[in-house]
Amino acid sequence: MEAFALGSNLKERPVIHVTAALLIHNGKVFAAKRSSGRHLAGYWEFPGGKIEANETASECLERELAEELNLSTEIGSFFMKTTHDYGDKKVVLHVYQIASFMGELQLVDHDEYRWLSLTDCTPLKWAPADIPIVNRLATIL
Ligand SMILES: Nc1nc2c([nH]c(=O)n2[C@@H]2O[C@H](COP(=O)(O)OP(=O)(O)OP(=O)(O)O)[C@@H](O)[C@H]2O)c(=O)[nH]1
Repeated sequence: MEAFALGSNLKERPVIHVTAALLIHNGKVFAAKRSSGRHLAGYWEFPGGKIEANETASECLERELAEELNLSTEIGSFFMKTTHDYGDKKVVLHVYQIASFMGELQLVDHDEYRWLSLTDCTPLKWAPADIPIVNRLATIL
């Protein structure tokens, strides 16, 4: 038992750097529900994705929002960084506000999306890494 505990403490877990976007329109923030078959299926999150090699966080977000939502965006200011240990991997979320966006929104990777007021955020089942972000939304909504 002790040996197992020691072994699992020593196990290396990948650290994944991921971007997440705060798209705000008319005082509401955009969130989407992760589709089935993916990590955290059914949980709500902010759109974004893994930062690829030789890509900045802003470049990643611009690419992901075009791929996932069909939107052209201008990335705004850095909002916060959060880290969550999911057990099999650690996710570091780099969160940015979106300065402007255009295009006809289309869902590619998600099951559902909503524009949320602060009170709409409370009952949703958020990806655990996103909870500190939701808790700080009052500073910008
Ligand atoms: N995009 C995004 N990912 C998040 C958030 N919160 C959070 O824990 N994650 C986790 O970050 C990881 C990477 O996200 P992702 O799956 O969207 O990235 P991706 O599209 O580049 O990769 P994929 O093609 O392998 O799915 C997943 O394990 C996801 O569950 C969030 O707010 N937005």
